Amino acid sequence: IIGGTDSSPGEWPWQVSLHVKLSRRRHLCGGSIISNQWILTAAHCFMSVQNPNIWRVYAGVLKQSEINEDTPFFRVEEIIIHPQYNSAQTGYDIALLKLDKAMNFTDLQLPICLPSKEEASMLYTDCWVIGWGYRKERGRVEDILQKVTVPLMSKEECQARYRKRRIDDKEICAGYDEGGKDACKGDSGGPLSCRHEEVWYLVGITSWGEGCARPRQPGVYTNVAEFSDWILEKTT
Ligand SMILES: COC(=O)Nc1ccc(-c2nc(CNC(=O)CCc3cc(Cl)ccc3N3C=NNN3)[nH]c2Cl)cc1
Repeated sequence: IIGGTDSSPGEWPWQVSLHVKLSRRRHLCGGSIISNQWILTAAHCFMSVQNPNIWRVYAGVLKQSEINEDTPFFRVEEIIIHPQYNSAQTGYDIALLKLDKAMNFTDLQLPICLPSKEEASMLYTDCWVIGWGYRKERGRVEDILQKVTVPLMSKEECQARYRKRRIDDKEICAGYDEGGKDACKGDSGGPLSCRHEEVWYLVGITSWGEGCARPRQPGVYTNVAEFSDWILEKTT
């Protein structure tokens, strides 16, 4: 996260850290709790590692330094990648992780609401992107979960910023024309969370951008409302 600040304990209880355990263990992507057995994240997180057995889901953590070999984690029983995904820049960057056992909800680990299809076009005014990603383009994964507020952008404005790409309704853009605040490497898969009438909704999944927080290069997020049918089909 570029231009953000430290989060507080329990501020974003739906945020999880997805780790891969090979010879060593490391944070690879963010994710969001959407029920006691399902995590929503980005498909591109699994392009190099699709074996469910090496993934670990850490919930209820604020700092990466809280994670060690004694920290409890959930194993992944199943990884469901959207069938039309082939690269982040061409959309459908969405995946579901089924946990090996149901999670107990606590003040530190709770689900976020999914927006309904009808709410796809709704204009949210209080949106935040969070993660343990880099604070600058050539950085490193951060210890304390960072948060930054970003305004949603119309599809037309976003398409004008990315002329070489096709931005469709299944993506949503957020950021500042002057740059300075954005997601960055290590934040992908995490939530773009928007509050509406005291309720938080998972509006986007952090997907891609041209560099981090560059002027007129907004962040591009998977538009979760456009996938509500797919999510319900796969999780019920
Ligand atoms: C010790 O453990 C570690 O070091 N772990 C670790 C884990 C993951 C990664 C890593 N993850 C990615 C996937 N992309 C993203 O996360 C954000 C993409 C993105 C989205 C938006 Cl909305 C806006 C901008 C950008 N954007 C463009 N350019 N850069 N960012 N790339 C790399 Cl590298 C690196 C190190």
